[in-house]
Amino acid sequence: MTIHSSQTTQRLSLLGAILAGGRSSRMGSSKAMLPMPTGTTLLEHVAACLNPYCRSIVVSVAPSQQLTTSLPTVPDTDASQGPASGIASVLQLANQQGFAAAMIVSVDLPALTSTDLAPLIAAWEADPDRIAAATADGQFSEPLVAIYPATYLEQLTAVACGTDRSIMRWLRRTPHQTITIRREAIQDVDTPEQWNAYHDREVRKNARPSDR
Ligand SMILES: Nc1nc2c(ncn2[C@@H]2O[C@H](COP(=O)(O)OP(=O)(O)OP(=O)(O)O)[C@@H](O)[C@H]2O)c(=O)[nH]1
Repeated sequence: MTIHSSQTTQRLSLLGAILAGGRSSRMGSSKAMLPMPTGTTLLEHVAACLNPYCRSIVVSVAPSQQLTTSLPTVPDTDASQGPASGIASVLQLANQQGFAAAMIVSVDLPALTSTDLAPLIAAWEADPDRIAAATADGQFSEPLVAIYPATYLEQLTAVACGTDRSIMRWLRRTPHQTITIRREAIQDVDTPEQWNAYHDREVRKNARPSDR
């Protein structure tokens, strides 16, 4: 018989989900497939950040979206309803497959590392029935870098189907834990200019002094 520590058991019950639906209209191409300076795609980079903490990882996509990935995809039920719709579909899967919670991370975070996610995991392990959401300033919670217990399925489905589908506004009025993590880690890239600026910063950071 295998005996797990309670921490290991909890991690085994966490589903990782990368939000990659939406329109990507400001970027003009799929953000998931953008090439990182390391050679991987942005989607692969975010999956690697989730990997140490999750039993399995899925990608939340628009209903007819085609992505080149070996990860399983979870399509939204309706097109372009926003991230709440993706989170609701992921929580439905979490419930069906017996996961305690889903760690949701949007795909457009090139500076995120798995170390950045550790405090979020620790907060959820300490209080597994509450949502744990990242914040950079202690004031505004980031609903797209957060752990949602599977029991929030009904509430998230109501947001996704309601008149106000803003997950940001819903989280603001919903009791949750806020966990401060590095500002840069949750800095999303939405436009080609932001993406190019990120690349330039990385190239400068990795340049040897003699190259500068
Ligand atoms: N599954 C799912 N994910 C979404 C949806 N809308 C946005 N996302 C994801 O949520 C994150 C933040 O999305 P935004 O940058 O606000 O929107 P976007 O559609 O990607 O881009 P824009 O068209 O430029 O606004 C990204 O990782 C998106 O892939 C949606 O309707 N369904």
